[in-house]
Amino acid sequence: MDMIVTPTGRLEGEIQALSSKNYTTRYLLVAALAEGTSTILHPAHSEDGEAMRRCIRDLGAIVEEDDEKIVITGFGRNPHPAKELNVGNAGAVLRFIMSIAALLPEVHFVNAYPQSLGKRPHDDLITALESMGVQIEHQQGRLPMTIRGGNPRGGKIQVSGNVSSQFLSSLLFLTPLLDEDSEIEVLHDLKSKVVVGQTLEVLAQAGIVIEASDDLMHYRIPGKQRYKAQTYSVQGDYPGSAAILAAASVTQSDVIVHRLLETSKQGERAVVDVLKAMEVPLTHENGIVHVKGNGKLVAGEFDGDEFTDGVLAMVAASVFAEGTSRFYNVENLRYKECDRITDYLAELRKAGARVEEKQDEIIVHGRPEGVEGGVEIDAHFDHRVIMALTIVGLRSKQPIRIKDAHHVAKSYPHYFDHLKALGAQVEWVS
Ligand SMILES: O=C(O)C1=C[C@@H](OP(=O)(O)O)[C@@H](O)[C@H](O)C1
Ligand SMILES: C=C(OP(=O)(O)O)C(=O)O
Repeated sequence: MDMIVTPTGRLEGEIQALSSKNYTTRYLLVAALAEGTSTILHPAHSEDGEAMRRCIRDLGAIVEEDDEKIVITGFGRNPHPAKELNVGNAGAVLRFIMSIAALLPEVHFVNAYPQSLGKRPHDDLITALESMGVQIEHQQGRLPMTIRGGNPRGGKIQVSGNVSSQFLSSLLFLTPLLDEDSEIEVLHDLKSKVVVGQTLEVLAQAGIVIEASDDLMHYRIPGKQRYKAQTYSVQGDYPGSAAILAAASVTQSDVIVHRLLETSKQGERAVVDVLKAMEVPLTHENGIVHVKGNGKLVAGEFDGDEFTDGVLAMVAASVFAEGTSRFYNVENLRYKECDRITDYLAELRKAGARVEEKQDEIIVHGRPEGVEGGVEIDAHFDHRVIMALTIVGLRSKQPIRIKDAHHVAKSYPHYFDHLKALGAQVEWVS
């Protein structure tokens, strides 16, 4: 399905933020790793959430759900010997479940999205798991993959944090279950460091004890721990909401988004400060972000690693800013659903934006007068590219057509419904 985005001058109304993708995947996993029955309130309903549900079910968790909650009876340290798992296009789900698969004699991961997840590298996690005695058959660090484990060793483990924080998070979920105590040392830099804070928060909620250094580069994890069954409540999602807030910022608007906690550990909470720095009129109080956009933005310079899944939306907003914006420290955007620097900028350019790239940087020469539009966009299987190009389309001179925009459902199936409710002219066509 394609989406036609027609320029829209004004957005107005209130929406409830979608539920957090990253908390949903984590709560589902820790609930599965507990032996009792856990409840997750307000889980995210998206393809990635569904991928994690499918995997934990295949691994033996009992999953029951209604509109508001999921009730999960976990398998603890003893996953059912699933032969084959399908993680869809979900990087976090694949990486987290790779470590759990290491508890089993043989699990095969299929390559369901060769053009997207199938291109992403997992070498750093593969190396770490191999050092723990796990055998992995893979295609140059990529899917499809077969993991042969059983009883992984703890002890001293090293993992690189250069490409993705998900490798470290994955090991943090596994190591408490091992017989031995473990020590994890993160090599090189740790990208998307803030997301690891969410992992530690969820592990603590599940009753797991981990000692982490202040810089999040060293961990001591006692072995033989057991995950506790709990009730969890999923907070609103900043990365998805970042796109709504950016849309409200580039138009004349009066838009309210509920369920965005000021105290959230989601790094993408920073998008509120980014938009403020761009002089977008907004307030953030009591979990409510209120944007009264006047369409005027001022360029800025930002460390994008602090809000990794919000960068594309902020770049889209900066396309209409006065001056030149710079998003630095973003190299690992190249290893996501597509190359979110080269592929994304190619689509922005098609729409008329003036953008440049460096290996780890996106530079945007703003065009407050608007861009031409009138083009067809290749979404590269990337939900965040779809959301970001929609923002651009709202302020283009001519409509844009986003090919295969249904991939937005990876994280935010109701994105276009929400925009429509706010008055955006968006229309599905096949
Ligand atoms: O741990 C997680 O749930 C995630 C970590 C981030 O990935 P990287 O660590 O690869 O940057 C983020 O982009 C992704 O959407 C979810
Ligand atoms: C990169 C993302 O997800 P994942 O790595 O879990 O596929 C994302 O949601 O933008």
